[in-house]
Amino acid sequence: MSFSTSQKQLPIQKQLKSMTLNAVSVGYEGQPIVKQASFELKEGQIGCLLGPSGCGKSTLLRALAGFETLMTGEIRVDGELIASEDRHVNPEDRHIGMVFQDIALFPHLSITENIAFGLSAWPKSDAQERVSYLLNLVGLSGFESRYPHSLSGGQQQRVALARAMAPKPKLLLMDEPFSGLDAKLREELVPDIRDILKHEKMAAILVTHDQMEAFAMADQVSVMSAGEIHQTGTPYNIYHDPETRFVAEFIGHGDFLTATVCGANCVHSDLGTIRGDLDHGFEANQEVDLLVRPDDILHDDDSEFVGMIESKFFRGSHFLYRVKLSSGKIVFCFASSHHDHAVGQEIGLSVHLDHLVMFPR
Ligand SMILES: Nc1ncnc2c1ncn2[C@@H]1O[C@H](COP(=O)(O)OP(=O)(O)OP(=O)(O)O)[C@@H](O)[C@H]1O
Repeated sequence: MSFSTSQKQLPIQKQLKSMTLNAVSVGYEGQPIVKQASFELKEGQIGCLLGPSGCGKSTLLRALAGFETLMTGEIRVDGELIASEDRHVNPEDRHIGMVFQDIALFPHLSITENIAFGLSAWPKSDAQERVSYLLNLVGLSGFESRYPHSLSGGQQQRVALARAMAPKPKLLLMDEPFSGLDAKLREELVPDIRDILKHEKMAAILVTHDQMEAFAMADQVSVMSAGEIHQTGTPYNIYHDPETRFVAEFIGHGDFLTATVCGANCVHSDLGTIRGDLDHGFEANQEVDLLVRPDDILHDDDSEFVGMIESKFFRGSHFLYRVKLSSGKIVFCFASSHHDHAVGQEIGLSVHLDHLVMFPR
């Protein structure tokens, strides 16, 4: 998406410089749901809370918005304490915008009126200018006097985004905003919305259980399980350098090979001796589980290590083979779709890893 719009900067809110969560616990009826959550979001960054259903993502987002009080810990925005056990700044005073899954546009208001909803305190001409700027930004110029029911789901979500961004909040919170949309629309809308937020230099936090959405949208992802943040990092880091077993298994497809440490950067495994490029810090002869992803295991006719294809999945440009090793371990392996092997056939396998991700057994 390209942006040709310009708008004078209205001095409503200063942009967020940083938001820090320090050991935040939140719960209901005295029971903690989110436990000891910590991370920092910097100016213009898009963060993401990623985790399975029920892990506490929305609860944490609601605490950021001010709809839940903290049991322990603190939240600071630009150094100012906005939430702790003893302090609770009300939602309307946090200058935070929200976009939800169920869109929730006002059906009886036009698109212009929807977007202008939070601008009642603005001078009329500034509000008009802001609305037309945002309509242009979200690609909906010409829709000013239409009503929500006459827009597609994707268009409605763009209006919801424009409405939330209109008062220039310091931070935009988005709770599963794309989950009601079909896959194709989501694929188009996610990068567009990222571009719009970046163009506005607006910090945001997305809640999702969909890692592809998280990767496409976020600069920084916090992976949650059972109320705890296991790791916060770039999408690249959490995929390639998971710090816990949960992150290794939840992000991408991960299998574990049984292995024995044989040196500072090497292990013996069912698929031979594997060397990494960093010292892994494990003791010699220690038994470990070595993370291997389907793209780490290559179909290799010259390899002495073989596995039997148990099932296969055609993915267009490649096959994903589910392969049983002689030890009985199951691993997944990508191969070009020109390598079309039958279920039951044995194929040679070799492992190619840059660095070894291991967990003690
Ligand atoms: N108002 C509430 N009162 C009591 N328990 C609640 C309340 N809201 C949520 N919970 C519980 O807190 C836990 C976490 O819910 P939450 O909605 O934060 O998870 P989530 O990760 O956002 O899940 P999902 O992806 O399914 O929306 C769940 O067990 C839920 O039942």
